[in-house]
Amino acid sequence: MLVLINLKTYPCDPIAVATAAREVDETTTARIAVAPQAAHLERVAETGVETWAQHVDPIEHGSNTGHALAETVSEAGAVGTLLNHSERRLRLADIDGSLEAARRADLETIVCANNPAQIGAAAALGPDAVAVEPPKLIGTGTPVSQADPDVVEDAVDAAAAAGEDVSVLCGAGISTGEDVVAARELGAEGVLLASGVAKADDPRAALEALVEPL
Ligand SMILES: O=C[C@H](O)COP(=O)(O)O
Repeated sequence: MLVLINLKTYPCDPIAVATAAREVDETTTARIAVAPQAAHLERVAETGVETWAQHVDPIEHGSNTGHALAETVSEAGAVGTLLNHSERRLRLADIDGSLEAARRADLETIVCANNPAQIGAAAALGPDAVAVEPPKLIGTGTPVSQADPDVVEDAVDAAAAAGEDVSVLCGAGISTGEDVVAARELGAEGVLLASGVAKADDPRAALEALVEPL
């Protein structure tokens, strides 16, 4: 199971979380990765943890002030990028363009989507993975795997129907090992989570508990 911790812009210490994630990763069969803010990518990658960007733009080198260039993200140490997160929505053409930019820079890709129908459309664009996240459950601590298990199963079916080899993750409200196991039982190959670790009093303990039952 991929356990991807999105630090969003939470006021946590990204290096402390990344260091804990790298150390916990060595104790588990799960694959733990961290997605910090762009300005923290390099320092997070230096901890040795698998590092992801939260976003890249559909651009090349050139006159693109304020954008995130996939090559620069890669040079900073990221091995993958989220795209179209619920808090960083893109138009369809921009998702496609950002996927192209990420491929050009050899970044792995996860396209987020709100529901199974969007998952089908996102999977058809050929990312490495898609992540289904009902926006209303994000940050609530109520796991999608419990509140809306059909969404996860339907997303797995929608991705398979797209005919591409695309893994499915689920996210929103995931904060315990039980939630991760439930996600796996619904067909997800990973989880995308944030507040359960980034806002925890002890992020290392939260991570250990997340992967303990795997
Ligand atoms: O990227 C992570 C998701 O938006 C889930 O956030 P959450 O774990 O705080 O619900």
